[in-house]
Amino acid sequence: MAKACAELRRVIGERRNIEESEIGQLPYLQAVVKETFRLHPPAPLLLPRRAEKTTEIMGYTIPNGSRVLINIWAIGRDANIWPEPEKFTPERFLVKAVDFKGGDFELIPFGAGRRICPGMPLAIRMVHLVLGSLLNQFKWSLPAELERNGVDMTEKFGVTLVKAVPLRAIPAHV
Ligand code: HEM
Repeated sequence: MAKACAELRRVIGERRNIEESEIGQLPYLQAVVKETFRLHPPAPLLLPRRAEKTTEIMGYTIPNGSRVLINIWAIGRDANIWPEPEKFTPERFLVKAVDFKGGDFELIPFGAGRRICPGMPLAIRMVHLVLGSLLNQFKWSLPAELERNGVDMTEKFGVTLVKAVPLRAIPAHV
């Protein structure tokens, strides 16, 4: 968080919301968003598909008519693709040209192909604007017990993925 805040202060200046046109100047913030989508995709199994014909994929037979779920939560934690997958390391995206717009199948939080999320252009802008503005407007800290014990990152699985224990964080004006 310190690195993202430092980038915001340097590029945007203190105490103001960021503008859409400024997102492109914030590569570290963009990397934080990608890393968050990799580890905590909001729709961990995308939307169900149905096989139109019997298909062979990597030695597995997918029978005609079967329901297919794509586990992007597992893809995001696959050690064959991501070194030290359990670690939150935004820096990996500063050296790896992977985007989440449907062209790189190792990172598809919005899905891919004809049924890709139609809200993606809006969602991408909103996530960067809200996160960047909240970080730039406030100094964030944790309640004392979370500072001592760490934040519980357990997830609750469902159609969407949420934190099992909601985050508590304290804003103070910078
Ligand atoms: C961070 C925010 C969002 C994420 C991660 C997300 C993710 C997804 C995913 C994974 C799918 C399924 C794609 C697939 O199975 O290939 C989907 C579908 C969809 N999303 Fe989003 N979405 C987000 C925001 C939005 C917003 C803001 C809207 C509308 C304004 C929206 C509208 C839709 C609709 C209508 C579908 C169904 C498309 C179809 O089945 O053809 N989403 N989204």
